[in-house]
Amino acid sequence: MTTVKIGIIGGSGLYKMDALKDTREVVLETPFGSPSDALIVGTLEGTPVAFLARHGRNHQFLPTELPYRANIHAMKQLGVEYIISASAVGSLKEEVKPLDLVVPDQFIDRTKTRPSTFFGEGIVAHIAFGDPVCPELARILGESIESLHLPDVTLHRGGTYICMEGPAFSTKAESNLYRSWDATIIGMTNLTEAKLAREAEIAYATLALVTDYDCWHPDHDHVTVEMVIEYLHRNAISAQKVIQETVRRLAENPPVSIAHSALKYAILTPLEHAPAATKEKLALLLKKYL
Ligand SMILES: CSC[C@H]1O[C@H](OP(=O)(O)O)[C@H](O)[C@@H]1O
Ligand SMILES: Nc1ncnc2[nH]cnc12
Repeated sequence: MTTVKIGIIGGSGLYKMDALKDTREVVLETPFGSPSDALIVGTLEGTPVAFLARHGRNHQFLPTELPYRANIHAMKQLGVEYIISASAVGSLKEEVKPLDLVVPDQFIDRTKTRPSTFFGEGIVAHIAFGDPVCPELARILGESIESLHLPDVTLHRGGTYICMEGPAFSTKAESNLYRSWDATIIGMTNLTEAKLAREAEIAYATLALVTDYDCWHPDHDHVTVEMVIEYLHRNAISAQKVIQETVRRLAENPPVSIAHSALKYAILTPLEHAPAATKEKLALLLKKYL
């Protein structure tokens, strides 16, 4: 199988990447089930990348139903070491406006009912997650955005992404609670992916595309799906340019990430005493440590 070091996960409204060349569909199975869709493997300015539509190309999966583990495992199978996630988010701050871009550096977990670890079944691991986003990848993403001088695009480097369960959007009381926590943006998917990517020793960073003011802003309509998709379409071209530039810089100078050795001090169970079936299930993640 071709080794691909850079993965791109496209969220709501970003179901394909037009700039990808020489594409082929790769259908993968994992010990955690099937990914959301086939991965599209191709090249961006000569660099091999894998693209996955997070919700499937026809947007069939709720945030709760997404096969997050299979998606990250499939990326790992291809050899991916860096994941750039492009996602729609609501803004929780006046100064973060629809069409702005945010590269968050923190998450708050408000999810309730989704598996968010590869471990268990006899193998216990606790990854460090104080810095949930790879600082190096986030830096490259931020520098790429700045270098493009995109007209009418304001970048916010850093900020906290609230990851809620959904699928219903927040109540005003919730939205105001998150504002009182000084959170910056809200979405339903990226924290779960970031945790699993860290367990899989893949660097992860988010390109958050602001589509709405959620429901707290007195002068703006409450978020709707129509609003999210309309705003995404309006900055889809910028998003693709940013991803392309980030891939170019990453390929030129791939950084060492804290994520790449995340399991070194995380596994508690002596692997020689671990159940053989679990070791087999986790072989791709554990092979460096067996
Ligand atoms: C279509 S509105 C809600 C939906 O949009 C965001 O998706 P993604 O993170 O995949 O871009 C949000 O997290 C919800 O899943
Ligand atoms: N306001 C919002 N809440 C949760 N997810 C979103 N995705 C885009 N806008 C959102």
